[in-house]
Amino acid sequence: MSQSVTLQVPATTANLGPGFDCIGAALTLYNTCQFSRLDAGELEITVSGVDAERVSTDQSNLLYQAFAKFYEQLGQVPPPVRIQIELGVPLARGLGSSATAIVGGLVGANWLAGQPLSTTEVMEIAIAIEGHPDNVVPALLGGCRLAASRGSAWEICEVPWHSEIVPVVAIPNFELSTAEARRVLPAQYSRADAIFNTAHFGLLVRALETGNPQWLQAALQDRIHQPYRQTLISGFDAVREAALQAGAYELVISGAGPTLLALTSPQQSASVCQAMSQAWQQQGISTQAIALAIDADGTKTID
Ligand SMILES: Nc1ncnc2c1ncn2[C@@H]1O[C@H](COP(=O)(O)OP(=O)(O)O)[C@@H](O)[C@H]1O
Ligand SMILES: N[C@@H](CCOP(=O)(O)O)C(=O)O
Repeated sequence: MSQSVTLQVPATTANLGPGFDCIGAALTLYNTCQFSRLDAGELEITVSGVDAERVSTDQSNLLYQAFAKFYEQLGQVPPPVRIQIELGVPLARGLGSSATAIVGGLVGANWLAGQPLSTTEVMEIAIAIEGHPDNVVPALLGGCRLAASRGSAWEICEVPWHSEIVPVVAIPNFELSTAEARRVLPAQYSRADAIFNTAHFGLLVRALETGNPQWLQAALQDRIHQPYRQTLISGFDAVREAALQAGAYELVISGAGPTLLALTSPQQSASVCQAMSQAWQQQGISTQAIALAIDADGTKTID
C-alpha cells in the first residue's frame, strides 16, 4: 500500500468528427494530482492552475467522487486523504477535464489501496461514471483509442496516428458543459445519416493510420453531433474557414466543444494556430491556440 502517489493525466480530444462517443486521443496537455494518506481527518483538497477557482474542494469534487466510488466498489470506506490538484486542462472546453478527474481519482485510489484492481477494471468503472468511453479510455491508456462494447465488457483498440498529423486546438474563453452539448442532440437519426457516419468513420481510421491528406479531408465529416452543436459555438464557421485557408485538412469540434480541433501537417501547424486564434479574436473571443502531439503514455506516476 502506498502512502503517497503523484499522477499525470492527459487531456483528450474525443469524437474526431464521425466517431461520436467511441474514439478519442490523449493530448500532450496535462493535469497532475497528488494523493497523500492522512493520519486523521477526512479530506483536504487544494487546487491550483488554470480555472482552479471553479473546482470545488469538498466531497462534491468530481475527482474525489471517483476516488470514493473506487472504495465503494471494494466495499470499503475511503481513507483520510489530501489531494493536491494542479490543472493544465481548462474546464468545460471539450478537452476531457472531467475524464482527467475521474481517471485521476480512480487510479490514485487504486495506488493507495495497493492496486487491488486491474487497469481494465479501473477503466470499466471510469466508463460507467463518465457514461461514454471516448475520453476516459485515452486519458487512462494514452494514444488514440477506439472503444466498442461487447455485452457488458469493452473491446479497446489503439488506432495508429500517423506522425505527420498534428492536432491543433483552439481553446476559446467561454465554456460549454458536456451535459448541455448532449441535450441538443436528437434521440433518433435517419438511415442516411447512420450510413454517412459509418463510412466516414471507417475512412477516418485508415486516414489517421496512413496520413493520407485526401482521406483526412473527406473523413472528418459528421452528421451525428456536429450539425447540432455548431450553433452553440459562436464563430465556428469563421474559425473553420480560417483553419482551412491556412492549410488544415479539416476542423472538428473537440469533445463536446467549444474547443475546435484542426488536423494539419507539421509544416502548416504554426499558421493554422495563428489563423484559428485570429479568427476568434476578430469575433471578440480571446483564444489560446496550441499545436499539440498525441500523448502515448496515458495516466502515469511522476516524481
Ligand atoms: N480536476 C478536477 N477536479 C474536480 N472536478 C473537475 C476537474 N476537472 C473537471 N472537473 C469537473 O468537470 C466539469 C467539466 O466537465 P465537462 O462539462 O464534461 O467538460 P469537459 O469537456 O472539460 O470534460 C467541471 O465543471 C468540474 O465540475
Ligand atoms: N462523446 C462525448 C465526449 C465529451 O468529451 P468532453 O471532452 O467534452 O468531456 C460528447 O461529445 O458528448
